[in-house]
Amino acid sequence: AAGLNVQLFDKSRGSGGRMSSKRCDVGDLDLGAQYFTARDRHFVEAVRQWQENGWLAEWKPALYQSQGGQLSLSPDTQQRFVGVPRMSALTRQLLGDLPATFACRITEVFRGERHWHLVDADGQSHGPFSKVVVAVPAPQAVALLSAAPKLASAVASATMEPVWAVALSFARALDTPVEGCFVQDSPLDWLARNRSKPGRAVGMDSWVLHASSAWSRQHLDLPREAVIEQLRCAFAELLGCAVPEADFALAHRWLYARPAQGHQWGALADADLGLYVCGDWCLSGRVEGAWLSGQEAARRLLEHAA
Ligand SMILES: Cc1cc2nc3c(=O)[nH]c(=O)nc-3n(C[C@H](O)[C@H](O)[C@H](O)COP(=O)(O)OP(=O)(O)OC[C@H]3O[C@@H](n4cnc5c(N)ncnc54)[C@H](O)[C@@H]3O)c2cc1C
Ligand SMILES: NC(=O)C1=CN([C@@H]2O[C@H](COP(=O)(O)OP(=O)(O)OC[C@H]3O[C@@H](n4cnc5c(N)ncnc54)[C@H](OP(=O)(O)O)[C@@H]3O)[C@@H](O)[C@H]2O)CC=C1
Repeated sequence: AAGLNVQLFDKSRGSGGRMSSKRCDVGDLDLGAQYFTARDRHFVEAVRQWQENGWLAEWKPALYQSQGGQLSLSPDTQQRFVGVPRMSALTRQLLGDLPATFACRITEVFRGERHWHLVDADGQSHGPFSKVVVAVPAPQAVALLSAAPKLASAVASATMEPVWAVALSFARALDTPVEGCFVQDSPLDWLARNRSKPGRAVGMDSWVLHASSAWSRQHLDLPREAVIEQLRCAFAELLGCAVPEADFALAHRWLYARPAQGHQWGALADADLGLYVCGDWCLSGRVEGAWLSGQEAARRLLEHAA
């Protein structure tokens, strides 16, 4: 928006990061962020604009909670938004025609005499650049900050927790009114019914289950099949209805899903060097925090460029 030339690199095949959606035979599944809320007024305004553009819609699930094995309705007045027709649609729209190189893992960020250069996992270099913004989970950012040891050590203090996500699809819809559920006292901490989200295909009855970070940490190296089975059992116990073997199942391990602690950093920078670091872990560990942190990095970069 400020008119600078920007080049984006991402190790994934597409945009979205932890807001990405997996394209499967059973439809698109949001395996990471399930929905997002908007509380900061700047983000509220951005969300209003994106909604007007048709990039996202409000999700109003039949919301439940489960505590001590007791399932109960838990309606509230909180507005929750999802990208349509899949979560990552929002990032595709925001990216627009910005030059982006996907499937490109940056392994080194180094400063020459006047400019920055990047090296990717294939040994190819990219640049020169006048400034670099590192916008990845904190533990992955540290390796890219060797040019600024103080910055690297601040970032290293932000630790992140894993989350196992499992998707289960059933040809015959499960006999339950639940569409979203906050879970306590279980290996799970969240579950959502895909077809209840706006703009999703109504084919199979697909569910996304998230394990708690505590369970995920304890079962980090469990084989995928075992993760699916253990979380399917927890799901069946929670719903209290018959849950047959799924017709389709997958498990995805998010190693750096959520920050272990909240910070109020906004964004971090060595402005003299022209190196900026941002991400959800600088703020709230949510989509809103990621957006606000990116905005703050951009603000500081432009302030220094003026
Ligand atoms: C399971 C799960 C559930 C969640 N649920 C919610 C929710 O319901 N609501 C909510 O608000 N938030 C939720 N979140 C959090 C939300 O997804 C994140 O806060 C937000 O997406 C973070 O955005 P980000 O841009 O900071 O980082 P990321 O989305 O992690 O983006 C970082 C990007 O950097 C790329 N990358 C990393 N290293 C390199 C490298 N070396 N070279 C090139 N590219 C690299 C990655 O591929 C990725 O695309 C959830 C997260 C997870 C994992
Ligand atoms: N799994 C991850 O890696 C991960 C999950 N994250 C989850 O993202 C949502 C987003 O939080 P946000 O503040 O934007 O949403 P909510 O206001 O909907 O939820 C906040 C927490 O409050 C509890 N809650 C909210 N509404 C209800 C309700 N109607 N009934 C019961 N409980 C409710 C719930 O917390 P607890 O389960 O009580 O701990 C919500 O979690 C949020 O779900 C995060 O857990 C973010 C990042 C990574």
